[in-house]
Amino acid sequence: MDTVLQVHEVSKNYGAKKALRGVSFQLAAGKITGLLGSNGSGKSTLLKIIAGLTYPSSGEVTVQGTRIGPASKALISYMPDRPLTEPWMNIGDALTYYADFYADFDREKAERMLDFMKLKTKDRVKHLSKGMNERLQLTLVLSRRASVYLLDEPIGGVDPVARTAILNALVEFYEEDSTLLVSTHLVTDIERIFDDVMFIKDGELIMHGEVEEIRLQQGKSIDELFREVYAEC
Ligand SMILES: Nc1ncnc2c1ncn2[C@@H]1O[C@H](COP(=O)(O)OP(=O)(O)OP(=O)(O)O)[C@@H](O)[C@H]1O
Repeated sequence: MDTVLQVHEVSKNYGAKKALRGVSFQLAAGKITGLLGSNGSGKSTLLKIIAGLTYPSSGEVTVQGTRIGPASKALISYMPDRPLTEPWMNIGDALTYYADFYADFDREKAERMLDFMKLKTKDRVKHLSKGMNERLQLTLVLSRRASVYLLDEPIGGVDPVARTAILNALVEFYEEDSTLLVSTHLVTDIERIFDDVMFIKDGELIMHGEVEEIRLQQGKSIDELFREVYAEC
């Protein structure tokens, strides 16, 4: 397995709060991995550390052997749980803004994605529904040529129809030679797109494996397992 992303003994404290405790894992190219956990389990903190937006209190993260820092920014495309766009923009402006910011932005791919998701460049960002807005954010993030894509709750707060559209787009436009890490606590609909899953609970990684293997070993779906593990959360 050629490791693309390596997270080694990463901990993060916010004052007395231990948001992450000694998290270690490796991800290879060609897989979609689900980072699953209930609210407050540490998912966003972990993604922010990998994206270089916050420092770990201890431990180390590397992407293709490069430590997280200015040089790793070109290797990682990150979709935060808040929009990357401004309300005054139309979708065309959002694409231009992103293309100006990132030299690796593939406008042609972005336009194909917009088409697939029935978005028009003239549509105004402030008039988009939550589901449409998530589709736009996904378009921006997946249209960069990166090694690692990090998506923080890409289907948070959207209805089931929009969820399906977003997940279909993810599967359709995911580049096979990259690594995709998707955080969520909404396991029901999204389980089908994952090759691997990680369970994070109270800042600790408590399980990491192939979906098929976990299903066989545990004799239940990832969704059922998730409900069991987080029952008391
Ligand atoms: N900037 C911060 N200052 C203090 N505490 C924080 C900060 N960011 C996160 N935390 C705390 O760290 C813990 C992990 O938060 P995090 O946002 O990483 O969890 P999460 O799994 O992404 O949750 P959610 O699904 O609700 O977004 C929580 O207890 C949260 O309150």
